Amino acid sequence: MTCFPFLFSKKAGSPKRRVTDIGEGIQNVRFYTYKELRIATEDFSDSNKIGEGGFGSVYKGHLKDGKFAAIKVLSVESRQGMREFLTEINVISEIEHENLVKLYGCCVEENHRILVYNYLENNSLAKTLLGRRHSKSHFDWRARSRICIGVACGLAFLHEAVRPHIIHRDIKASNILLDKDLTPKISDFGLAKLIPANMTHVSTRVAGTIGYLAPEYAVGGQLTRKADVYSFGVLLVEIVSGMFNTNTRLSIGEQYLLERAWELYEQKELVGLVDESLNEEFDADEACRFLKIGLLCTQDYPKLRPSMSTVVKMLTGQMDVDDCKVKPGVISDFMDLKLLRKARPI
Ligand SMILES: Nc1ncnc2c1ncn2[C@@H]1O[C@H](COP(=O)(O)OP(=O)(O)OP(=O)(O)O)[C@@H](O)[C@H]1O
Repeated sequence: MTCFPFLFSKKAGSPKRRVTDIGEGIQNVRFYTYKELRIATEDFSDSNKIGEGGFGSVYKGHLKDGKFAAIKVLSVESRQGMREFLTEINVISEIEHENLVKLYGCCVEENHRILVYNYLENNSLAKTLLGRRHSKSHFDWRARSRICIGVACGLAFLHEAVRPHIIHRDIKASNILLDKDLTPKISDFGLAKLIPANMTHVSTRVAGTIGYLAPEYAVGGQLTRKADVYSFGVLLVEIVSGMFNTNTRLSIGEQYLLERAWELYEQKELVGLVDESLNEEFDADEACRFLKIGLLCTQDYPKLRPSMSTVVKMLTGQMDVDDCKVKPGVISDFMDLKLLRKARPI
């Protein structure tokens, strides 16, 4: 299996308009007018609003070429200068991969900073597989295994094929969107770089995101690709177990999924963590291998975590999975620390 089917294809023949007064070097971006997007979203009507994230609101829109789009209106705090914004957009627009959400283009009129993405029909993993109100019936073991491998491929591509490489910084279930065939697409990659450096995006997030953060990144601000590997490990355990990484409704010892996974691993009972809703219809060896890879990815010391291309090989059975030597980052202690940090503005 190869994760790198196409590199930076220039989209020959795709309609693009240059905004002439913005400067040189912005060739890859399709620009939309504000009016065009207003029409596509029926004046950004509530009925077309499909989500609200840390960066702003998202609307479903019907573009005049007939395509549906997810139109993300960046909030005032997350706007940066036009030049820097376009430089980053130019980079993101060039990146294409089956497991990454496609950026169609943007709108930069006056104060507006709007991103236009390919619309994905099946929402996010957070709302479907892990959301309490949805049925999990579509997510049989085969679908889950494809999703895990797809996300790993998308991330390996960002880390290893894109130059300079991109660290996502916010891999989590709500950033994994699903198309009509349940093919996973990573969203929001490159977005961290669109946000002014003084806006501490992560610190403004709800506690739910915190469980995905690698300890060295959350506590020391040390950001490497291995921080994404940690978050991917958490996501992997969530997909196999069908549970969010933190559940404060459970008793203290059971609140943190990774701690539970580690305990079961030590007792050689990892299979007990596999989602009960699969009704025992799953490949137990594969499911346990995936959980073990999740534990490897979340080891405390970043150097012990595998690279994403190694993760792909382990998931697909091309490479054996080493035993985990150390426990994953101590999630509960670290959560307390992070919550303290949130209480004092940083
Ligand atoms: N390309 C898309 N296709 C379909 N729905 C989308 C798309 N992009 C976003 N959405 C919907 O909009 C919601 C909000 O997305 P957004 O990425 O802004 O925030 P989030 O990931 O939920 O939170 P955060 O900003 O904290 O990462 C998503 O959960 C999803 O339901």
